[in-house]
Amino acid sequence: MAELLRLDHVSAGYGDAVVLEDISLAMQEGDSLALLGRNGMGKTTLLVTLMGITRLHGGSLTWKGGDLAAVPTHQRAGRGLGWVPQERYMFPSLTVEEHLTAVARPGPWNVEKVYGAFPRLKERRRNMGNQLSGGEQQMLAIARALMVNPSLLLLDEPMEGLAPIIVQELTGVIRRLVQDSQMAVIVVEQHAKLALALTQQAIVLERGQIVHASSSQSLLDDPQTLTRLLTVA
Ligand SMILES: Nc1ncnc2c1ncn2[C@@H]1O[C@H](COP(=O)(O)OP(=O)(O)OP(=O)(O)O)[C@@H](O)[C@H]1O
Repeated sequence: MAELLRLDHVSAGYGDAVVLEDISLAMQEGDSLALLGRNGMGKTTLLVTLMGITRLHGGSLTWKGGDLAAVPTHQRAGRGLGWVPQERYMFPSLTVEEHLTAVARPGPWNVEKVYGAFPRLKERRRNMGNQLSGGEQQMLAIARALMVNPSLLLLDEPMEGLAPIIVQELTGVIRRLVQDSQMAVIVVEQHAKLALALTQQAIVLERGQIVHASSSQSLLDDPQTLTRLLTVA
C-alpha cells in the first residue's frame, strides 16, 4: 500500500497559541488509527490541522506525496480528506438526500451505496436536517463525508451523546468502513476500548504531544497503560 499521509515534527495551534508539538506519524492507504487522549489534549486540533483550520507553527504535512499545507482548506475535501466534525453541522433547510447529493464526488460511494450502509437514512431521505434524531444526524454526517469518496475519513467522537443501541449500530458500520481496504480512517473517541477494537494502530496525546504509539491490540492487552494514559486523575 502507498503512503497516504505523513506528519513530520508538526507544531500547530490557534493564532499564537501552540497546541500540538512535534507530532510525527505516517499512514498508508487503508490504515486505521485510534487517536486517544483525555479531554483537551489536542485530538480535535490534530484533525482540524489536517483540514487546514489551525495555524501551522512548524514541521511538514505530506499528503499523497505533496505538501498538504499548500492546499487551501476548501480544497481538502476534494483532495480526499473526509471530515466528520464533532458538531455534525446539519443544514435545517436541506433534506437528508440533498445533504448527500450536494457534496457528491465520483467514486465507489454514491447515494445508493450510502443508503445500503445506513438504511435509516433511506427511510428519512425526505426529512429535513433538523427533523433527525442525534443518531440519525451522526449517520448523515458520516454518510455525507463518504459521498466525497475520501481516501482518509476523520471521525471526531462519532459515538458522543448517542444511545447504546445507536452506538452498537454505528460501531458495525464503522467496522465495515475500517475493513474497506481502500479508505484509511482516523477515529477520535472517548470510548477508548471501542476505538481500539475498531482500529489497527493507536496513538495517545497528552498536552499536544504523542506519549504512546503502538498497535491497538497491544494497548487493549495492556489495561494498566491504558488506565495510566486515559484515566482522569
Ligand atoms: N478554537 C480554539 N482556539 C483556541 N484554543 C483552542 C481552540 N480549540 C481548542 N483549543 C484549545 O486547544 C487544546 C486542545 O483542544 P482539543 O479540542 O484539540 O482537545 P481534544 O483532545 O479534542 O479534547 P476533547 O476531547 O475535549 O474534544 C485545549 O487546550 C483547548 O482549549
